[in-house]
Amino acid sequence: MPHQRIRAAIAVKQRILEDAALLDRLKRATDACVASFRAGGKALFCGNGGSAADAQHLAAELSGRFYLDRPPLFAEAMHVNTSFLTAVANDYGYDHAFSRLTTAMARPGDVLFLLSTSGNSRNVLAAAVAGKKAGCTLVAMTGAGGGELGALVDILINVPSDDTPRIQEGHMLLGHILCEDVERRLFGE
Ligand SMILES: O=C(CO)[C@@H](O)[C@H](O)[C@H](O)[C@H](O)COP(=O)(O)O
Ligand SMILES: [Zn+2]
Repeated sequence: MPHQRIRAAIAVKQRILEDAALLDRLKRATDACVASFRAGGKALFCGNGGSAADAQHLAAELSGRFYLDRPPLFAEAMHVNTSFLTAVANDYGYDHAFSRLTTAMARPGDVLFLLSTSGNSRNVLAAAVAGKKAGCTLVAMTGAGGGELGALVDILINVPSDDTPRIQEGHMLLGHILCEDVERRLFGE
């Protein structure tokens, strides 16, 4: 059992390695972040469950630090204020949890990362619509198919798998690469 899962994880990483178009889209997402931070903008991240954890993990690499000792960048995950989340879910419904904060926070040129393995979570889709209205660059991190999100976004980072945990592991690999590249381009020698 563990061997089978580890082999499946390696196979997903191998497919990522060989997918030049996917890596090119990752580079475009990196470019959008660098441009946004250079212009005083920010990166926002949203997702549910394990993808919420991934969203806050990646936001913290940018706002805290990654490899380099350097100034902080403005990056945040949309679920971390539990008072906001519970109030909006209670008063308006959970589908509005990310879109309402997107409308409050997002400005033209910001980068909005939408993490959803299915690409079909309603609250993430609603955030995409709100982010588009606000003038953000939309980056979706999904599974192979991209779901409904795939058709809504500017840049689709679709990990070549249909298995939720393997997709999330791919998101973290690609997200870490993006954070490292953003940091190096903004603050590296
Ligand atoms: O971490 C996991 C599974 O690995 C779960 O918590 C998973 O994130 C949740 O079921 C999410 O609600 C799935 O949503 P999504 O990826 O389809 O948008
Ligand atoms: Zn999980």
